[in-house]
Amino acid sequence: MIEINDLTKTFQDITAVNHVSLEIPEGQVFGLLGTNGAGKSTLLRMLSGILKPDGGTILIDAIHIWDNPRVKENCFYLSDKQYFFPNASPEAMGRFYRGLYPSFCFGRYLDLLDDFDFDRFRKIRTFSKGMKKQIAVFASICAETPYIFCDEVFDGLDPVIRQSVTALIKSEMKRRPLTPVIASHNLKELEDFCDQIGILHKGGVLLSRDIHSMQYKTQKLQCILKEDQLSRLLEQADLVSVKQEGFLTTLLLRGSRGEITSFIEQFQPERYAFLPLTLEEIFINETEAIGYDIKLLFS
Ligand SMILES: Nc1ncnc2c1ncn2[C@@H]1O[C@H](COP(=O)(O)OP(=O)(O)OP(=O)(O)O)[C@@H](O)[C@H]1O
Repeated sequence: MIEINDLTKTFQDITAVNHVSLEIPEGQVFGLLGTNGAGKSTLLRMLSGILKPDGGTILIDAIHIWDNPRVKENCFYLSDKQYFFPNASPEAMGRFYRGLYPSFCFGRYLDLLDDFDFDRFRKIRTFSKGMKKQIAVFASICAETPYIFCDEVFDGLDPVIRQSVTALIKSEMKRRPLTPVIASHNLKELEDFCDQIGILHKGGVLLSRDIHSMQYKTQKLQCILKEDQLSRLLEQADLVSVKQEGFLTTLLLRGSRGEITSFIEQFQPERYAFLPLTLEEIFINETEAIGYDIKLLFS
């Protein structure tokens, strides 16, 4: 588990991270969402022990990260700009990582390179941005660290590779204790992947929530209703939004699945069905309550 308490970091007159407190439970994917300049990279670099905080504390599994090489060995920092030696091949970088991380699984790393059709002896500098990112992801998985801190890991990956990478991380989480923290400025990039989301804004935490429990609070429903029934429903509903397309009405309503089922059935719809929520829909209520429009922040 990661416990961040009152963490602050300034660069001259810029406060990049401003009294941030967060708890990141283990074994879950934590999405760190924030607009450009929100402080995500600075926070991840402090979590990895690369940057020293000006104030506050970070405990990883109850041990202070700063100045503690043993804890740092448990964390892999996947930077948004990966560093590779100038003429290194994926194979040579693998040997380097093996020296750095005591549990690095070199055989598995080579297998992943083969599975994803990489020439392990080609110079990495000749690879595309997305290909370089994939090599870094393979290394992070094979380092066998219980924590991976990823900065904009999906940026530059095409949809198919993105899916393979998320599947790889998820299957790794089933195999061993692993907590990935994924920073992104794009709400859609974190969709279907994170269990928890923390929203950073101007260096501070706007909110941090468990997505699965949030999903119980808002429901998306599509239904066919007679006109008079629909207007009665709209008068009585605890409504977030409504959209009408032909005879089909799509509603975003506050309440549990059970509450909304009893509510809608009063109006005897011809048909109705619950639809999956997007992250934007899950957070729309919460961000509104604290005076922010999530659509403006992250669309
Ligand atoms: N080394 C540095 N020196 C001076 N200012 C810095 C430094 N690193 C970060 N900052 C500033 O701190 C603030 C937060 O930057 P940070 O890179 O953490 O944001 P971010 O959320 O990762 O942004 P992005 O999504 O654009 O990568 C920004 O205003 C940035 O200019």
